Amino acid sequence: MPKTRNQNRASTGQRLSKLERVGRLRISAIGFLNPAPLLYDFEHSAKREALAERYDIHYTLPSNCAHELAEGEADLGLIPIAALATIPDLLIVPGCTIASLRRVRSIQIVSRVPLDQIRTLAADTSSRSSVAYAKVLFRHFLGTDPEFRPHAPLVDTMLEHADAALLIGDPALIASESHPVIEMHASQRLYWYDVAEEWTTRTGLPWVAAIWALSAEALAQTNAALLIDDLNASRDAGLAHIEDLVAHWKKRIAVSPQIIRTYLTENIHYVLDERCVAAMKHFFDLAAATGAIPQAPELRFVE
Ligand SMILES: C=C(O[C@@H]1C=C(C(=O)O)C=C[C@H]1O)C(=O)O
Repeated sequence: MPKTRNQNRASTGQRLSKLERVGRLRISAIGFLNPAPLLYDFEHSAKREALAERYDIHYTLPSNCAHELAEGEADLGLIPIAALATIPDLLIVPGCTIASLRRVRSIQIVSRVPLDQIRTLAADTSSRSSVAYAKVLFRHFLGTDPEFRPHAPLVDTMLEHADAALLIGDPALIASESHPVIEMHASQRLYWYDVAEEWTTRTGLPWVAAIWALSAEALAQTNAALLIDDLNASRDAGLAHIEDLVAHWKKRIAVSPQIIRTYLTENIHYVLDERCVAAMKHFFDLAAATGAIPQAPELRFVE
């Protein structure tokens, strides 16, 4: 039986000493549903045991993946692309991404007022990329500048403390299927905006949220070709076994199997192709120009 993520988290929670992990790359991966296909071989396939000899993987929130990579607590991170602007000298592993070509479902601005009237926004503290995309949306495309207030992803309390809430990942996916109950708690009809769709319709470009990245020092301890192959093969295996992932995740997240299936096959795009790289560059230019990130990072890839 493959271990569940929670069991995985518990076992890797007993952190390995430096000596024990020589030769094993410490991976910080996102624990939401959306990266599940990328991580398929690490959790579900016959390759799991072999990969466990090379990688020590654990799951956390996107902001913490970036934090762990920045602090040297992880060697390889599935990190929000916005973190490339603040963590120096990272190399992107080619091939895999968490992106969307139109509607992503799981990045939502839920608002009491129309988008261009938002003055205060409670922003999920687990996000780095979507917070920056939202700032670009307001400052560049709408010409507004709402105050962003960091907040835990609790939509009801977020809407008590601000005009709008920015939710990401599983809480956003669940919220997107629970409009009536959230609107009942808010005592009004709400406005729902899909941040990826707001970006893709305005730019004609993919919306790119996360990539695999590591430092040159970490790369020096590994075999680059094998790393690229392991991550891309895992993505391919995941996309070839979507029904396994639907069966696994339907017990773990309060949305229907059909939504999980559509989310993994239509809403999220997993291939870091040339259009995604062009989209990242455009996002970084706009994000730097609007002060959403300190500066546009140079994009460097593992070769
Ligand atoms: C599609 C998503 O993309 C995520 C959003 C991120 C962010 O806002 O920083 C980072 C990683 C991705 O997992 C999602 O979580 O819903």
